[in-house]
Amino acid sequence: MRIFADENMPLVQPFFAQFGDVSLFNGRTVAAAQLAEADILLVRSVTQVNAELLNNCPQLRFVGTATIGMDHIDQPYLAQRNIGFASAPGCNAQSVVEYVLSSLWYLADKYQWQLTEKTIGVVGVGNIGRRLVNALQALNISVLQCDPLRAQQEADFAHTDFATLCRQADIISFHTPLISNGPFATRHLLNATTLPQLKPECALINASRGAVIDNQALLNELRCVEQRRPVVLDVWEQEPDILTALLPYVDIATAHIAGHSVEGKARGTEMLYQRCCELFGQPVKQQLGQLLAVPAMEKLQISADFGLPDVQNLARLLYDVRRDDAILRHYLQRNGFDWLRKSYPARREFSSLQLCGKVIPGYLPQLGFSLAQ
Ligand SMILES: NC(=O)C1=CN([C@@H]2O[C@H](COP(=O)(O)OP(=O)(O)OC[C@H]3O[C@@H](n4cnc5c(N)ncnc54)[C@H](O)[C@@H]3O)[C@@H](O)[C@H]2O)C=CC1
Ligand SMILES: O=C(O)C(=O)[C@H](O)COP(=O)(O)O
Repeated sequence: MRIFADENMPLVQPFFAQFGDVSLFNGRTVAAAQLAEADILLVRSVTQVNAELLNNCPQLRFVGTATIGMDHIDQPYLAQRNIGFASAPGCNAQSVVEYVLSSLWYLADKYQWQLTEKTIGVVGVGNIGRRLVNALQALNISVLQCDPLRAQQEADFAHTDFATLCRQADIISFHTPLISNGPFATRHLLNATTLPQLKPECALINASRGAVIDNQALLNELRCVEQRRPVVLDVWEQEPDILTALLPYVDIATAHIAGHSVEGKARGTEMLYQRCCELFGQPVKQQLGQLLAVPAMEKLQISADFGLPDVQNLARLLYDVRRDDAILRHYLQRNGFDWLRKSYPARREFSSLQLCGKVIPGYLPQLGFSLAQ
């Protein structure tokens, strides 16, 4: 079989060599002619998978995206051609949560907030939102959850409608898919009409998809008001050609890397591998645990005095979002958005650090840290 994979997908060779020859392509520029011989196509979020891309690959049997988001995939087209499809649900959910936590701690330092006095609105409470809510509750932070689809399906889900959440939240973090039509559309959920409904000082974090916030409307607002709301943007409309005029007005600006932990990206590849083993009746020979590099920091001793205020320092050992903001501001003009993403420095998840100690507070595993065996 011929496997064609995005060059930014880690560990494709060790996982997929058992299926045949692996060829790599640039996910942003790949064209139909390059994929003519593909049996398996593996993409990330930057490749639009549709009739135009696939009209020339008659033997294609499977398309996988090593991402959570699927807005770049024309699924009805794949179904119509009877091409198998899989995404990687939840693969980098923890990575996004760690990004949001780091952003919150940064904003708290900058504006001298007590996060325990703030109410955080989480919009979209699926794999990422659910983990985030759990982490925030572990940190004693009040949460409002907005997810109308879950509200319809789960009688005991504590749902706050979007309009109420906009009025009440001190900080809003978006974790919805990008949906363009229908009753639950999320494209421009925050726009020129809904932005003024927020508290003037309400902080915004978007690590979902850029178009969930109307970027021009946000810029118009940030330009006009004297007391600007704090804003963290990982995702942007029209990536890679983002609205750079926003940069001076946002507190943290990153290049769609919230999900780019080493574990998050590699899990995406592994999930597609497992799916292909199932689909093509092959044994699962490779395990992620054996392929991941050993982390630079493996174990850490926690003393009996460790308390909630120490969590921020512990987390910073592994990730500090200021690094990624600085990289974007320094290199965007010179090297471009996609270069920032391709050359992203390694970031390990909380779980890579095993905590030792006689008593490990329960909120540490709740945040994603692992306990030494
Ligand atoms: N910045 C980054 O690097 C990453 C971004 N993402 C984005 O985050 C999104 C969410 O990821 P997951 O939580 O894993 O997806 P998920 O599918 O597990 O959860 C999404 C939740 O949003 C809810 N939802 C749908 N429409 C909504 C609406 N109008 N209002 C409120 N809630 C709504 C759904 O009911 C669902 O519970 C992905 O679709 C992707 O676009 C995902 C991974 C990395
Ligand atoms: O999983 C998703 O959805 C994401 O947004 C990815 O983390 C984005 O990564 P790329 O596929 O664009 O590298």
